[in-house]
Amino acid sequence: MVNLFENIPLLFALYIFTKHFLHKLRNHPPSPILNLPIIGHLYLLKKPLYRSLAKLSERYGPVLLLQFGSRPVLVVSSPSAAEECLNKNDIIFANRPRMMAAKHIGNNCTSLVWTSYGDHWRNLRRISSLEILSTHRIQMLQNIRTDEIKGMIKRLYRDSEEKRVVDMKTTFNEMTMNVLMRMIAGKRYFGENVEEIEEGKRFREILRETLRLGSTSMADFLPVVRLLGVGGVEKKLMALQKKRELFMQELVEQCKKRLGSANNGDSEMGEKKKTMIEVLLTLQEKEPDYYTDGIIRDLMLVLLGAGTDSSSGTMEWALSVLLNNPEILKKAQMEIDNHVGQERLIDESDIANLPYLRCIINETLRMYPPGPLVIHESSEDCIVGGYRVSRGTMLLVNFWAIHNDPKIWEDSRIFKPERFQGLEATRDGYKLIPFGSGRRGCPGEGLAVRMVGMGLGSVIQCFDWERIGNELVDMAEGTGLNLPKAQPLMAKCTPRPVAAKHFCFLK
Ligand code: HEM
Repeated sequence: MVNLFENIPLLFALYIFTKHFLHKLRNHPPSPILNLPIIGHLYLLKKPLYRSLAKLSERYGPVLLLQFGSRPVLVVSSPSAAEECLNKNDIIFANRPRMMAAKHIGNNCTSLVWTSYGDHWRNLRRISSLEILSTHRIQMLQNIRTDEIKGMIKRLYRDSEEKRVVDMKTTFNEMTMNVLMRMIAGKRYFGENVEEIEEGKRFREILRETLRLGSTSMADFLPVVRLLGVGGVEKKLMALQKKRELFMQELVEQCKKRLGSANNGDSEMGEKKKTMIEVLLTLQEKEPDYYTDGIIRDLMLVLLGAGTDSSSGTMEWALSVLLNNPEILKKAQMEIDNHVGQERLIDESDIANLPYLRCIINETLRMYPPGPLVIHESSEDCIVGGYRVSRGTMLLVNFWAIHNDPKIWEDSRIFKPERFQGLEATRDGYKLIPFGSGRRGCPGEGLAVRMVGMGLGSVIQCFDWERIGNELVDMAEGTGLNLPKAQPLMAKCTPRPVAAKHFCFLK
């Protein structure tokens, strides 16, 4: 009689080989042969995911098919394959997968970031691109950015006078949160003259939790983990969403009140001064069925989630790398001194005349993209890299791998802003795509470029910078959605003449 247990290894090998053979027969992209039942290729993954996937792509090629538990996942890590997905097959890959975070904090997959391609997404993109993130609207709110950056320089000036070590992670982060919050709801939570300190703490906590829980989890790939509620992620997401909605609804109500009294002539509120919520509330008056409080809440939460740490993290990485490369910092200071001088503070219109500063920002986004992996899903069968990809396949475009590939970039792990000098179209050929591309590309790019350019340009213009010891700044990456630094940047700064001229009255 055949002993089934004795034959288990043989049956298992047969299962694996048949699966692999069928895979090849169907012309699916290359895949590691050991695709285990239930977990698929999850056993191959380590943190951070973009590095782990880059290693697998080195071995199996830039178009790779993996199985994350129950989900097929296409991993793409070359400029040409990224172009095929985000340009040629842009519409096919414009969907997002239904993940647990998308269900709970993406309001049942209806928020701008998480909703799939279709009329609803198109409407949300139209509203964000035309009404709140258009060049015109961003320009109108320029004074907010100038004001908050001045506030940041003023605080740094005071710290430098008292020879304090400064925490630049928190400094950049609070400045960015103030900018976005003022643009969204007319509020600021950090720095001087802040009244609503408790509200600010609540807000910071909500953003922190959103970044912590807002990515994928094992329960997205292993239905059994979700069923058993292992880790309690789903419950945490539900609790977080309640807090997020309550917080944002309070802001919407406050804006309604302000708008109401402005309409009654109690205060002046020209079109110029309207916050993003107020713009949307004005549209609500005309089309209440579409511009519901829910839509306004979700849109604002998406902008805060997508816009804060990505922008402030870029400034923190850039300044960290400059502290480790003082000659590059000096060159950037000289450029600013030549074009702007030490009499007045830099402003947004100067950025266009500071090509070296822009090279530094591009090089930072190349080495440390705040969105190292972008996630989409296919809505139809299609061909990528000559291979067949089935409908419903999750797509991960590994921006980090493309940006750090030594075959594409000479000395890829060396910070060399000069590589972008004289290049007009740095995004050419999908070699550098920190903001994504195609329909789902970042709608906040214009705002981010202004905030990062001004934030970084101002600290370079106003201070000389030093590390806190002889050791280089630790450039290790932490874990998280936005490629954070493992250790916050701590530094010392000394005012340059322009800072002394504008802020010495503080003494
Ligand atoms: C340095 C700063 C930033 C970087 C590098 C960045 C990068 C990205 C990337 C890579 C994506 C995903 C693209 C894709 O899925 O293919 C994205 C999406 C998005 N970003 Fe940004 N972003 C930044 C700042 C901002 C800002 C300031 C805002 C708005 C305040 C913003 C709003 C969004 C939104 C709403 C989406 C989702 C778009 C959609 O799904 O249709 N981002 N961003």
